[in-house]
Amino acid sequence: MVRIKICGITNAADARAAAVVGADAIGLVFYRKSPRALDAARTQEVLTALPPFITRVGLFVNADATEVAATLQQYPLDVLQFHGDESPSFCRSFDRPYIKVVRVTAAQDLRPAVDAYHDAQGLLLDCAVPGVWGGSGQSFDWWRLSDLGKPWILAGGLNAGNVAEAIAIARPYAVDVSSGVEMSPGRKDHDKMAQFVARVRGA
Ligand SMILES: O=C(O)c1ccccc1NCC(=O)[C@H](O)[C@H](O)COP(=O)(O)O
Repeated sequence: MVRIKICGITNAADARAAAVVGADAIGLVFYRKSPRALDAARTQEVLTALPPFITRVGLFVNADATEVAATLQQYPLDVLQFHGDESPSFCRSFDRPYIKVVRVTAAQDLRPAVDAYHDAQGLLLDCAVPGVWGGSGQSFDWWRLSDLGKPWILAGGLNAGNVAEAIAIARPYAVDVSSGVEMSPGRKDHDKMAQFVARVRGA
């Protein structure tokens, strides 16, 4: 079964809806320049709205260590997701499962990233868009990539219309979606989320 993460959840209604439609994980963006960035009140709102057994993933882009540590002290995050130029030693320094994002455009050798981030819980492949760290809504050219020796997550420009094809081609462990299930940046469309999950489950 392909797991599903819905990223960029910013409010209680969207958090509840993500759980109802069957998301396995949600992403909380702690990157201040994002339109999906959370302040303390919103973070609390989202976390409080979630039922048990939904993985809570915190996203960072080149944050400093004190900021990541302070966020971890404040909120019960299950997994960290690093979207920037964070080194392996930085990623592993928080003693928390982490996912490292690798930005790609087309088929490339991912072995160096797998080796460097060998203790990552997984790698997330997202589309490399100049000047954008994530949530771009852009896809890369998928290729067959089932065996990386560790779980990997397909992201970038996915939506209900293309996710089944993406899974058939790339064979990921999980898929990650944000803008493809939104009505506007930071506001999820609950019907689009339900359609997305249905297409993944049917793939
Ligand atoms: O959502 C953002 O604005 C964002 C900003 C900076 C780093 C990451 C960000 N989001 C990450 C994601 O939403 C997903 O992990 C991934 O990039 C897929 O996004 P999309 O192409 O919109 O489905």
